[in-house]
Parts: sequence; C-alpha cells; structure tokens
Amino acid sequence: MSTMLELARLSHVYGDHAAIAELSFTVDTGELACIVGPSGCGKSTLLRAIAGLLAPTGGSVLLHGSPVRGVPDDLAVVFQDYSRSLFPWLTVQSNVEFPLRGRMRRKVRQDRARFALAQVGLAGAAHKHPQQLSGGMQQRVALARALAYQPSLLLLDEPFASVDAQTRFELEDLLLRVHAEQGTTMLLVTHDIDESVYLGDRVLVLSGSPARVLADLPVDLPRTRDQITTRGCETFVELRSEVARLLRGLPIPVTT
Ligand SMILES: Nc1ncnc2c1ncn2[C@@H]1O[C@H](COP(=O)(O)OP(=O)(O)OP(=O)(O)O)[C@@H](O)[C@H]1O
Repeated sequence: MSTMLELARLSHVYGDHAAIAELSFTVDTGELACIVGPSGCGKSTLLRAIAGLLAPTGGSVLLHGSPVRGVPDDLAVVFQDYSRSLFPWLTVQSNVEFPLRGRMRRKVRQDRARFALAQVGLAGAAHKHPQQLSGGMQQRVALARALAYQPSLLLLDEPFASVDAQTRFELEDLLLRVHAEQGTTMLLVTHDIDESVYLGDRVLVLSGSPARVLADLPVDLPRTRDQITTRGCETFVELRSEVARLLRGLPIPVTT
C-alpha cells in the first residue's frame, strides 16, 4: 500500500506555547485513521498544518511525497461547526457545487453534486436552504460538499461533535459506507474514544499539550461494522479501555 500522508517530526509553537511536538506518522492510501486526544492537546493545530492553513514551526508534512505549502488542491476538510461552514444564502445543491465552480463544466459539476447528495441521503433536499434543515442534515451537506470535490485526502475535525447521539451514530455509519464505497483516504480527529475505535482502521492516541503520539493502534475489527454488534465485541471493548488508559496516563495491563 502506498503512503498518502507523511508527518515527520512536525512541531508547532505559538509564541512560547508548544502546541504539538515532533509528531511523526504516516497514513496509507485508502486508510481511515482516527486521532484521539485530550481537549486542547493540539488536534486542530495538527489538522490545520496538514491542510496547509498554518505553517508549522518545525518538521514537515508530505502529501503524495511532496511538502505541503499552502492548501493542497486535492484535499477537503469537514469541520465540526456546520452552521458556519455552509453559505445560508445558497441552496443545498449550490453549496455542494460551490468548491467545484470554475473547475469543470456546469453539467459535470451539477451531476457530481447530485450524486454526493444522494450518497448522504439528501437527494430530496437539493433545493432547500441550510437553515431549513436539522443540524445532522446540515452536517450531511458539509460531507456531501467534501465528497463531491473527490479529494485524495479528507480531513474531518470532530465532524459529529455538534449533533445528538442518535444522529451521531447515523453519521458515523454514513461515513463508513462512503469509505467502503469510495475508498477515500480519511483522517478524522475526535474527542470520543468509542468513535475512534468504531470508525478507524487505526487509532493514533495523542498526549496532552504539547501533543505527542502516545500509541498507534491497529483496529483489528471486521470492516463491516454496526453500532450494536461491533461496540459489544471483545476486541472493541479491550481497545477502548487501552485508549482510555493511555489518555489518562494509566498503566496498560499485561495480558498473557
Ligand atoms: N493562535 C493561537 N495562539 C496561541 N495559542 C493558540 C493558538 N491556537 C491554539 N492555541 C493553543 O494551542 C493549544 C492547542 O490548540 P488546538 O486548538 O490545536 O487544540 P485542540 O486539541 O484542537 O483543542 P480542542 O480539543 O479544544 O478542540 C491550546 O492550548 C490553545 O490554547
């Protein structure tokens, strides 16, 4: 498998505050990697450095083997706050088409947006405006917009943190389905330990500030997951305990 993203000793300091310290890891093409870390540990700083929105003070970010300088063309980001990420004066269809403007013919753009909206179950809402939709539906639109762009790498910054628990489960399953269908490489940041294990091929556990990689854990669960069976199985329960212990600085019990 080829490497899509490589971070080499990535560091960032704001004035005299070290936000991230010497982070090194890779993400393979087609992988869904989750990053979990305590609040304020530097996860957004990390994603902004990968997205080319922030010039790190140390180390490097390589995408397809080339250093990231400025926002890469084939990268999309889904943020937590859907209410600020959609344009209220545009229809859902136009919001999804927006990043594609000037990049392709109108017909191709419209078809791509329609397909992405169907993928997220919102084909019937194309002509509505964002404020006519629930929070969960607005976040689906934000996801459709990112998918229509067909990025090589999709970054997701706590994408489901602002929706209720039931909607969160639905959106998690939607993301897994899209990942299975499209094979998009995804890097998802979350506070939620269970979510990181449920979604990830891998879970990268970050320390408190400045963020360092505490562990890089493969998730040895079948790829077809469901909210009831997967969350109840032994591997899931063991892994979430391991992540929780790492985050709380507790020792990991030795199993024989
Ligand atoms: N522009 C900035 N100037 C100074 N300090 C900053 C700036 N942005 C972030 N920080 C600090 O750097 C640290 C990491 O911030 P960051 O937003 O990356 O963390 P986070 O893990 O995403 O936080 P949260 O979990 O609360 O979303 C925090 O202590 C924050 O106060």
